[in-house]
Amino acid sequence: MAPAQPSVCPFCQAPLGRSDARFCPACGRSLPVPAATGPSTIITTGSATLHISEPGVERDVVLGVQPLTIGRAPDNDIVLQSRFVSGRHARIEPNGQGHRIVDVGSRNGLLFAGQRITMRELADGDVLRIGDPATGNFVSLTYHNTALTTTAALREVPSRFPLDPNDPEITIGRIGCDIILDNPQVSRFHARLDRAPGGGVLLRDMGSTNGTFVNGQRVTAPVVLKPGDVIQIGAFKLVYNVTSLDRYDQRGALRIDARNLSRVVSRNGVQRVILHDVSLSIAPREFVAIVGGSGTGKSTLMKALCGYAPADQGEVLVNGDDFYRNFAAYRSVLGYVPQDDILHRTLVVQRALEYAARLRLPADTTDQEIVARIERVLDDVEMSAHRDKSIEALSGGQRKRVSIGAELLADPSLFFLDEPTSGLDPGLEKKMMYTLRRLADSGRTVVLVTHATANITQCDHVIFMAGNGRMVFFGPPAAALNFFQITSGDFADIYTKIEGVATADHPVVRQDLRAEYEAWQAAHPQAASPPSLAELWEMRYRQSALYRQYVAERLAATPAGPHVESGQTSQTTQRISAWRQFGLLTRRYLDLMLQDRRNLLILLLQAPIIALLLLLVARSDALTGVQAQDLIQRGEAKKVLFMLATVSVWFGIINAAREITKEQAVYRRERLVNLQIGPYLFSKVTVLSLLILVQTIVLLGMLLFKVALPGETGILLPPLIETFLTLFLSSGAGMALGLAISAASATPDRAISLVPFALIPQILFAGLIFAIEGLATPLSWLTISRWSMDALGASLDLNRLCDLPNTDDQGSIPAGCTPGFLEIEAAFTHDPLHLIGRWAALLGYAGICLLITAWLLRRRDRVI
Ligand SMILES: Nc1ncnc2c1ncn2[C@@H]1O[C@H](COP(=O)(O)OP(=O)(O)OP(=O)(O)O)[C@@H](O)[C@H]1O
Repeated sequence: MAPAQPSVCPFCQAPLGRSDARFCPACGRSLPVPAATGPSTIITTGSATLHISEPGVERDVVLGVQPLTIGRAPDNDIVLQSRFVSGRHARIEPNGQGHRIVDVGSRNGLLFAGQRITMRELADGDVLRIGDPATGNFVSLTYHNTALTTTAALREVPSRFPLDPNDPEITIGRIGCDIILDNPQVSRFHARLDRAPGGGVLLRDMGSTNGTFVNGQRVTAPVVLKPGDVIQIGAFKLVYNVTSLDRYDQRGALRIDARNLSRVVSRNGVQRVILHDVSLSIAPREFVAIVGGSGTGKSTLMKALCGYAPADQGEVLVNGDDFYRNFAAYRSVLGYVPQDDILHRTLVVQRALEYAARLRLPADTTDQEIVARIERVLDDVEMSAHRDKSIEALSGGQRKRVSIGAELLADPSLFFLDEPTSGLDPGLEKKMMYTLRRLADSGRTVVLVTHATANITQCDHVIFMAGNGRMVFFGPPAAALNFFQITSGDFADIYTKIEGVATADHPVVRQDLRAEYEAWQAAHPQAASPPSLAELWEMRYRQSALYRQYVAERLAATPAGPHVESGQTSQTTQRISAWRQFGLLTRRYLDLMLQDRRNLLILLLQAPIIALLLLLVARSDALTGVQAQDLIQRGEAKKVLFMLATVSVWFGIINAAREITKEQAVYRRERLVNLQIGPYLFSKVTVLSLLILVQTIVLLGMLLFKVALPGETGILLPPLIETFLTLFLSSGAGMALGLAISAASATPDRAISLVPFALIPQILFAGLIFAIEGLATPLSWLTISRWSMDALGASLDLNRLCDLPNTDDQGSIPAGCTPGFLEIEAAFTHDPLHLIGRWAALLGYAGICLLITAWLLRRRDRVI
């Protein structure tokens, strides 16, 4: 007789309601097909064991037909030593050919797939954990029963959607569609299947955020499906079989196979191998640490595995699909936490996650869905209590958790982290590893780079890197101690054994690697230099049973499920409305600026303070000459205009010079997701323009308290408006120059150091301090202040000041003045074309600087 469908979902434990349910109503996953109807559950008799892994102790308990109690009290059948296990914690009881585990009212509960459960029908390979959230310690209970299939195999059973030829259309999406793909990366109405006019089925993408892919290619126009075509939407694959569409849910089921990965870089014409022929295989839901000394290629390997810096040679397969060629299709299931924080520190946690969610999730995600998603990820990273704190008020470990939370918003199935534990104290480091362990258990393949080895026992596998990107070990952490013959039990001792040059009398060669050393000598009789220890360990590992078991045999096994045979590299970036991004980024930037009150205050105080100082020294008739007493009248006017022009340029440059470089970690991460350069740059331009608008109004407004403008000199508009426009455009050009400086600088400090190089030419070539002649003339075209001075002088008609009396009250020429001083200057020609030309030059200057900034930002894409 076929066994009945379990009453709860084996994935999320939600009640199923119907005994014949094919999908879980809560998580939407397809349920295992009962034995009598599906080929995947084969019931035979076999022995069942529970592998118990407590800190420092590993053991197996044979499970028979008697129920067994688990707990800390000594009268339990299975006694666990850890303090966080309750006296009476759980019971494991036989159930047909298998077993079920029941929580009997424990304090810390039983975790399965990262979620607390009260009861579970066990499947072969199930891992349950009893954890202590306070310390990050946990006990693992792994159930093995050869009589049952694995949960992974069960998940390979697709759910089949019949395609009725009379059905005009079938909708696919997150909510309310015929085929529901319940995942945050899927748009509400993502894609549609129609009957093609000449027969067959037509697939259209409905403007989704993360895209629809057929055989690895993004759908940009309707595609007529061929039998066997694989449609990819987020972590789901739908295989078209003419009469049906088979849905494969790959969440929690993504496997990574890497074959012969190598990377060579060249610097100053010298080539250097930084990743050396690395092969490995990571199963779904595994938690893998890449460890090793500094510069041994840990980050290089991780970036090769996650596709952000692909290897030059070799291939990475995700569930059998060529990852590099199908990168665009898999991008949405990828989470990547770099070393630096990827959220702005001045925002509060909730707000920062809201912006991250709006940038990453489909545009049609509702506010309620975003709130629920944030709630969920804060819970996952245990940061719910800190949601209202500013990120800068959090500890290093808490900040890292929030960064992880931001990545979890899109529910990635592949999760990569670069040194998430760096800078954390040992207690926090352990808790972080526990959090990552839970994330892996809850359906993610997690790979992290770490220097810390104290807690790598929490991982399923550890990769040791040594030398120039050589993988010297891949396997369970406990086996590493044995492989490297470490008796102290301290993983850190492995480091000292794998780094250095291997000479015949090296203690490690003498004790551990004699055979490999001799084999190497025999293979390289002419070698001028000895091998590295890393090379010898690599040789030893490749010949070991561990390599066969954890690399060769795994790589030989074909991953289940449909494969995408993509012939072309698909690098299409995600299509997301540029306007929407611009709106979001502008709002966020404005928010950031308003939150950083101290900096905003300094920026806003610049204008009034400089204006006040100017008022102290400027003559009230400097621009009008009404009360002119001497021939240096125009000199006075030029001084005021020079100050206005250079101060405006200064405002623009200084406001912008740090704005890109200070958030480059956030920018880089968002760029890898879907950030577009245009909206990003224009969000900066928009908000900074508001700032310079205020500064220009304050500067000019305060100046007018004392210095009068001539009444009727304007060329096209009143002189006040023309002067304002010129100053605003000058500040705008300065801002664009500042953004270019920011994009070119590696750090905010370097950007500030570059500012004088931009400012001093503005002073030298403005035409006030020095006469602009010879080579200085073309150089002056490269400065903003020169165009600004010209425009101001033209608007205010400085040449008009020549008409003022050339003599003083007594009719004599004042000392130090020559009549030649008052010659007409072509730069101040009072003519509409002249003024418009200068404004166009300022606009053009800003445009060119912004193009350079965009180019510099694009160049940053290559460096990750
Ligand atoms: N794009 C690149 N161009 C040139 N050299 C590079 C590049 N990327 C990495 N390297 C070099 O390759 C080596 C390995 O770098 P990688 O960042 O992978 O090391 P790591 O083990 O992660 O080091 P750490 O622990 O110090 O972060 C280093 O010597 C590094 O300088």
